Amino acid sequence: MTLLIDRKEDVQFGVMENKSWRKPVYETHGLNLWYGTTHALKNIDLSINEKEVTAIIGPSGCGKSTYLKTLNRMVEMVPNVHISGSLSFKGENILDKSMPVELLRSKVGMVFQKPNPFPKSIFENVAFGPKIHGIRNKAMLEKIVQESLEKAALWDEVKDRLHTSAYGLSGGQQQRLCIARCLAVDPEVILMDEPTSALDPVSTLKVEELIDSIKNDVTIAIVTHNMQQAARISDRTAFFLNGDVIECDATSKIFNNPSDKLTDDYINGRFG
Ligand SMILES: Nc1ncnc2c1ncn2[C@@H]1O[C@H](COP(=O)(O)OP(=O)(O)OP(=O)(O)O)[C@@H](O)[C@H]1O
Repeated sequence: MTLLIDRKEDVQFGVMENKSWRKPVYETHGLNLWYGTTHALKNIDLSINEKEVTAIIGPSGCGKSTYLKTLNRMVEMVPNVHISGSLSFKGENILDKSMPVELLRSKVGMVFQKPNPFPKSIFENVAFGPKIHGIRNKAMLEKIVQESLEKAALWDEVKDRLHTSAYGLSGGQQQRLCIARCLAVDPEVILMDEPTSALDPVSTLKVEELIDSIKNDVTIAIVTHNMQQAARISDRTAFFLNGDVIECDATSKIFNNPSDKLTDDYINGRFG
């Protein structure tokens, strides 16, 4: 953990591998989380930087999803969760219960492993968030829906069936619809929890291309079990093990020359 803190200072102040890091959107210091007596996150220090893709990797049960769900406070929905430490979003401590969780979630979208469109039409899925935010003008909603579907590279496939059920789409199309639904409310961050693990290789590629096309506009944190995916799409990678962050660095460094032997062993398939 000392190693991480030392290197984290490098991240905040300087340049690694000739790349200047962007400013942190999330800053996590000494974050601990327990589910009852299970200590799932152990003294985590980690930043998620603006308009970068941060991949979170590690073996099953190491706390990846828990960390992601802490970033939008979804983890609080689990009974008997206890959290300590600090976690700030754009400088504000989001663990402070006086911070309205709805405000946070309006800025932070989430995409899950299994696509979860609403039982509504394609159009209504994407228009749902903007309507909640008070947009009622039909032309405005149509514009937002089209732009969001275009950004999600789905428009051409669905423009002639916008008012049919989202359940009629393939799994890969449903996942891109869920990303379009996030984009429709202009989020600052999208959290993705293994978004392609239920998809075939072609759909996976489309979602990866989509991530690449939006990453200049939105900060992305993505949990993935797929090492190649992390290497392909992320700027930085954090390696979690047993609730701890072993190492977080430029993705090229993590995959070519990691500082910690545990990282090396994991990415080379020697455990996990
Ligand atoms: N709702 C819960 N109640 C109790 N314990 C939980 C709960 N969710 C997760 N845990 C425990 O917390 C630890 C971290 O789980 P988490 O789901 O964050 O790991 P993960 O790295 O995302 O795993 P996977 O890759 O298998 O999804 C595990 O020991 C898990 O059993």
